Amino acid sequence: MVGAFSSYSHFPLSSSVCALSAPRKSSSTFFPPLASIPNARISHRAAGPPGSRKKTSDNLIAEISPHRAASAVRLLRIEHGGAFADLLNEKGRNSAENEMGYVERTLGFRTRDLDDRDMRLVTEIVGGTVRWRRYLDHLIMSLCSEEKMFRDMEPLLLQVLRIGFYEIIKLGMPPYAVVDENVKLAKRALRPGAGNLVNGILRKLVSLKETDSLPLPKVAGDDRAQARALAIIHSHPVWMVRRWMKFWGIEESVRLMNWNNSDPCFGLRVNTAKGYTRNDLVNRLKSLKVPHELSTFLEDFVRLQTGMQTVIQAGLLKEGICSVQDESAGLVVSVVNPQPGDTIVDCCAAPGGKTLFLASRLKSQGMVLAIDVNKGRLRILKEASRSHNVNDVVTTTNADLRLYAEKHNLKFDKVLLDAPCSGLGVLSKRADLRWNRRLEDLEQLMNLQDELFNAASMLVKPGGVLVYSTCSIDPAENEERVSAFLLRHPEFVVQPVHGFVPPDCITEKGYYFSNPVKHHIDGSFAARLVKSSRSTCQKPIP
Ligand SMILES: C[S@@+](CC[C@H](N)C(=O)[O-])C[C@H]1O[C@@H](n2cnc3c(N)ncnc32)[C@H](O)[C@@H]1O
Repeated sequence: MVGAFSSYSHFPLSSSVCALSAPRKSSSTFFPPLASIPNARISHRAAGPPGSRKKTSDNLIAEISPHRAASAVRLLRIEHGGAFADLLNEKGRNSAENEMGYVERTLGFRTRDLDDRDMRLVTEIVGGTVRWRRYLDHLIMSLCSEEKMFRDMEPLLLQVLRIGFYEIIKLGMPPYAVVDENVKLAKRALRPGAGNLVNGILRKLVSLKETDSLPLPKVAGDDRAQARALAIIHSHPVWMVRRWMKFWGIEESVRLMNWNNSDPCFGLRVNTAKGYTRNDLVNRLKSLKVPHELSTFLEDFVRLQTGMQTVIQAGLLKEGICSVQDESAGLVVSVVNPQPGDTIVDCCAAPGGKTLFLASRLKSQGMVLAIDVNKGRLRILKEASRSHNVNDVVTTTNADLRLYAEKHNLKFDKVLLDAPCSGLGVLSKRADLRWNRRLEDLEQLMNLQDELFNAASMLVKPGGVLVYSTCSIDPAENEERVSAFLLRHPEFVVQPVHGFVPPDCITEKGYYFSNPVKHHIDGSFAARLVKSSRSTCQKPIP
């Protein structure tokens, strides 16, 4: 079945996407230089930005399946250009033309135009192939005559094989049609010999699948060997699997990986600041025949398993009726518990999912200062606060929080630090993220989190509240950061979050934690700390 693969990043103002470094350029404006793709063996004939060339019949190859050509090109862009896996629909009605522009520019020919079904297939195949990359590559490598052949494979050829493997194994498409179509693509986009190779390897795969004898590793041996096998079977980096096995054991880790590999659920938050109610949203969803459930955690939210594209195409986001926001992010706002009249600073605010929700709760009384170091993302936040009718209470400041807190002697009732993090709680929505994170990143992030935590604490008034949150499930970014902070800042104590979030999401230490496996929402964490009312301490104890 064609599922709803996507990720946060293509929906406006979705909940936290955590960034370690500067955000990557969007693929609408960015294409990796062809020369930067090693041995890509792709044509340089069709230069110019996508869509800039006129359609011509002389470069139209109608017999190549358009969704496979578009998927192969997009996969190349993701792997070699860092483009997100999910930008297909960002240009709305023009996106099919946009995709074909990339195909033409990369492969030197067009195929017939992509229709809606093709576009859904591209989304499914690209998302699935990225997610299952490690598993697919293991199978492809096992079916190559030698490992070197796999290691030296041209990037485009590898993508064509991955697509074929994914279609046969995970989508259960008719195998011989898949073989024929991918052979045609490899022949035309590369050369006849590449088509023969695709033919040979895919046919081997089909016969192994038919006899139920895919060459997959057994989960056996010591922890390291078991982690390696699980990492292939469930397609995750080994370091993540080892870490999760250490924290939660094998069974829970497997459940988590299954969640990460499943089609993501999406949350929609109704925009009460524009006067809409959840009933209004539900009625619109009913009229669009989009299946939905009411959130059991938050009264402004509904949950969708499918139908997100329909919601976008019907203009519900553009009209400002609702925003895409996961309930896990909404629950962080519940931990802050904004009240009319509060002064709040949202320290790492962009693109603003939480700022907007915080602001809507103020009911035009009080203020939210939204700080972020990223100017572009902050601009999005500013525009959204206007379109969401909360600009009367939202002010934005482009600054590094650490410098801002040193320089300004401002104090707020409530301070939210939604810290940059690994994003390990949102892997079901961000298919590519697992491959972009390294264990070393955690170390770097932890240092940044500590520095930002210190800075945020300086903005809390005596007796005020500091909420530290992440969209990570890793204890090193969550509980451990809070414990380290409390050692440096004895003027803060933990206020358990009872009464702010459902009891089911409260840890023994009184923190909020959503577990994707248990709560079926993204993983996230928040600690609510209160500053002593007699506190004058500004600087952390070294
Ligand atoms: C997890 S995201 C925030 C998501 C946001 N709270 C939301 O709900 O949409 C982390 C943000 O921290 C920002 N950031 C990273 N380092 C920063 C710094 N030193 N000062 C201020 N913001 C920073 C990043 O630009 C990024 O937008």
